[in-house]
Amino acid sequence: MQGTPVNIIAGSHVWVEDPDEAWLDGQVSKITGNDVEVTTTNGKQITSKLSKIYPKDMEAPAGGVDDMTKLSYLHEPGVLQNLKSRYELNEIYTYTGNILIAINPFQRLPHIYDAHMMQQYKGAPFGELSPHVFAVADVAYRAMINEGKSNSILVSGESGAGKTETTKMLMRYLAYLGGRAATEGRTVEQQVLESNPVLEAFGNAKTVRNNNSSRFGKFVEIQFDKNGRISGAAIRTYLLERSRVCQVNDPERNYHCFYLLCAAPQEEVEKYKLGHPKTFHYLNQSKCYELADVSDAREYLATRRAMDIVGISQKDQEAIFRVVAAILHLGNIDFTKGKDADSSVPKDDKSKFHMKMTAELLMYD
Ligand SMILES: Nc1ncnc2c1ncn2[C@@H]1O[C@H](COP(=O)(O)OP(=O)(O)OP(=O)(O)O)[C@@H](O)[C@H]1O
Repeated sequence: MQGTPVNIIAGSHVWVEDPDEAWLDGQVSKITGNDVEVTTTNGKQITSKLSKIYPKDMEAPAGGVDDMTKLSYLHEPGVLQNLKSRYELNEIYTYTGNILIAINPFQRLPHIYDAHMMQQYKGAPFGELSPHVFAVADVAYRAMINEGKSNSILVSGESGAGKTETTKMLMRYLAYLGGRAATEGRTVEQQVLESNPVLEAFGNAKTVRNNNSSRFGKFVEIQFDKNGRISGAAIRTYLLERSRVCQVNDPERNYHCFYLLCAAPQEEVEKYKLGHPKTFHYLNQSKCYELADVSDAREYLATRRAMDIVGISQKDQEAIFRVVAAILHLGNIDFTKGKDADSSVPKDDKSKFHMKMTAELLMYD
């Protein structure tokens, strides 16, 4: 993004770079050759190169504009200032043409995602209502119906930016548009939505940046019939971070599923001979066992319910959690040198117990 230095003279209102705040606004007090002295609004004196100074739009509305293309100056400080002004008013969405920019609110904003909102955005021309993730989904859906062609929505951003949450909102809205009137039993759209808790239990973990970080990529395909009703779905996943299973850095966590199973109802915990996460090597490399405002016990039950809805049989669920428990036991087996050359044996009774448990759970001799 290039500035427009030609316009800058003494007295101009400008943006100048600041190591702490990124950009500060102020007024040019003096220009000497290529050097510009700026007095910032918060009282700092900053000297900068003319090429690094950007003009400030003094007529920009205080609450920002809902589409970046309406800005007089489309440079970095202008864009950031616009997003900031809107964010301060809890307006987390802004358009840049037909691209939607979302700023993570780090708080639940249920009123912007409720049924009433979905109804408002249904069929509304793009750009007529405030920028919203529903509007993007709506355009994609309408274009698919009208042109009879598949459509994709790409969600990108750095870790913790809000991709997972945004994707869930997109899926919820598409399920709303393509849903059938609730009849008995599970509907396809319910199954589509409940795939999220299942994927998150096995593929998400707490990282330094995000308590629910997806450690894999995913391509979610929702299929619609000729009438625009959801007829099926497929989810392809990519590149799970497998190393996390046996190596976790403090203060991160391993995959949620391990903690969920340790917090399962007592009879399950006994069946799998589990205990507190701190008793397992794969979990106690980090001292973080719990997540703020999350109950692993409740999440376990929610995951089992979601697995039911998605259509994973009791037998398969049982097998899946047997593997999860076996991995925890496997991580607790230590070896020591055996009698024969190059041989190893379990180190002690504790290791023997975990080896026996692993074998039992995996149904090995
Ligand atoms: N629209 C939103 N409303 C409320 N909270 C949000 C929203 N978007 C993000 N968050 C919060 O930010 C957290 C991180 O967001 P999310 O997991 O979607 O990021 P991500 O981009 O998928 O990160 P990663 O790449 O690590 O998976 C969420 O767990 C949630 O607490």
